[in-house]
Amino acid sequence: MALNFIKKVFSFGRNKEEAPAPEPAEETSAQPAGEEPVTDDAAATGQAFPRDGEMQFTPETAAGNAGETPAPADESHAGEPPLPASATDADAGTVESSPRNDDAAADTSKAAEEGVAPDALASDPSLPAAPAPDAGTALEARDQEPSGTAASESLPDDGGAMQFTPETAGNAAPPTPAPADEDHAGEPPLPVDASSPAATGVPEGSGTGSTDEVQQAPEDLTADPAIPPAPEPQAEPVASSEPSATSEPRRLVVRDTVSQAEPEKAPEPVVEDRGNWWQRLRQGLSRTSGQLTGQITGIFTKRKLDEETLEELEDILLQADLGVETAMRITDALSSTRYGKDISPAEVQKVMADEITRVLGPVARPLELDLSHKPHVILVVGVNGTGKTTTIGKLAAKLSSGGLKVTLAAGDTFRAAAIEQLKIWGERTGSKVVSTRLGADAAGLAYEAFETAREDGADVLIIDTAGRLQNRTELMDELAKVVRVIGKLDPEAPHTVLQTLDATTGQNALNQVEIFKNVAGVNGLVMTKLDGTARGGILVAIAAKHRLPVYFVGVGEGVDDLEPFEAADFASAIAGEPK
Ligand SMILES: Nc1nc2c(ncn2[C@@H]2O[C@H](COP(=O)(O)OP(=O)(O)OP(=O)(O)O)[C@@H](O)[C@H]2O)c(=O)[nH]1
Repeated sequence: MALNFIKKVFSFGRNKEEAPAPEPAEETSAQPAGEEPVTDDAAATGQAFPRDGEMQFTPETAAGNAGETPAPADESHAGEPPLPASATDADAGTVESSPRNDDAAADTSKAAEEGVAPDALASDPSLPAAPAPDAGTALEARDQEPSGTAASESLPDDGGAMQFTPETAGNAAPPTPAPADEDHAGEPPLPVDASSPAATGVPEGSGTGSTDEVQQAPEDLTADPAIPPAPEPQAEPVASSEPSATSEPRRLVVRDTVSQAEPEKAPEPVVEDRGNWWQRLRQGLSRTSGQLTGQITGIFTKRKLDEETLEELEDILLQADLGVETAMRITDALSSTRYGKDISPAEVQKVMADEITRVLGPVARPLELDLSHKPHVILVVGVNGTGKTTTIGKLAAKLSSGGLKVTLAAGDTFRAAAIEQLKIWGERTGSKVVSTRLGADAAGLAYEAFETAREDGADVLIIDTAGRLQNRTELMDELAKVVRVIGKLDPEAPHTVLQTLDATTGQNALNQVEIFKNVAGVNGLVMTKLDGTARGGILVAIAAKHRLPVYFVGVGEGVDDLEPFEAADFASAIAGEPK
């Protein structure tokens, strides 16, 4: 307080707005080249993170730090772990030059998330000849579909730098129809929906009733004597060929030529199809909850609550990784009120959810950043493939969209792909990325990144680290060194040490937390991959044993798939309770 202590509490809501993204950087740059401080845009969302100054994502290279060079494997990306959302594809080609496992390499299915912008279209020679109207008064067919939605989530197929900002997306995407109010003189034939008159072989000038705009067209036509009379069959197909108008705003203007049909519409972004975060959490935990529910039903159907049923229940709770302490809490709670009585499976589930909520409630806390430290340093640690880099990207998006200036440190110097992955996240979130060459000392990189972040006036520095098994002593020693070295610049740093836990892991996660906590001073957890075939119960055991705050859960690979941890939601999902 006396030291003008400013403490910001980040209680991230479920803001599903896409994080802003800068122009893609040149691959040769060690840091994102986005010169546009996209976070400015994001800051306009009103997030309450006042900053000392407007965030400027300068193109100044992180290589200002001695020794920084682009990772050797810049050019190739094979084996790169899939990046969240559209980032996946941009990175899909990264070569894994490290001997370390790259667990997730293959998920290229996220191509479905790519926006597909219409290709440049040429005239379709198969279409009927145009009736040669007066060119100056010709009707114009123009797709009014705003490119923002699809394009902003698009990535180039060529694996180049990602393009996320609306403006960038607009540039990067294949030609997108121009706004209707532009001057169309000399404009190439415009795309027409596959179901449009052109596609159905309807002669031009028949654009009656396609859309609001199209509906205006006939008036113009009739008013213009230069337009030849439309052939009779025109109107009918046009009206019937406009299903797309119901799904998206579209302005059709028919010109003197008819362009060929528009390519197939872009698939819905995958994120839309996966349901909201709660549905994904439930789905992810369905294996655990399904097993529990089935077994509880088996035990308690037509049976009283007695010693035998309690023991059976305790067993299945342990099998679900909930831990001895929580299992006993649940059985105690049941026996104290219902012993000797009939009890329904639903009642058991309710008690179970309540008790799990009691265990998790105290650890479900928002991440707090102490901005009296500039930067507040977040070190992210964990076993290989638990989602460190992805979580960093998601977190950076949250912070930068809240108006904070974020610097990322590519401290996983073992994997070229990890460095590239972080750079992409940096580009995407408008965060400077400090990196070094492959195989360089991670502690040195962390130190340099700290200095750079300080010089830049960054609010938050997030340091990625290489994944390591907790039983690899030499690797854990290296991590301890990273912590020590950071502490030389600020004895209180790292201020937050986040450990990522893969929700598909069982009992081993308990040991992971134990060791990482001892070695690196973990003081907060993020459980990732709760959207997959998660187990999840182990988090309850970890909460009961370690009582470390759980800040977020990862429910997907996308930038928005990091949700504040909610004890009751999680407990309900595990217990299989309806929400
Ligand atoms: N489904 C799902 N996948 C996730 C989630 N978080 C991360 N992943 C994926 O898990 C894989 C590994 O993620 P990374 O972020 O590379 O993990 P890491 O801990 O940095 O990996 P190492 O550097 O090898 O230790 C990638 O394919 C991610 O896309 C999540 O919440 N849900």
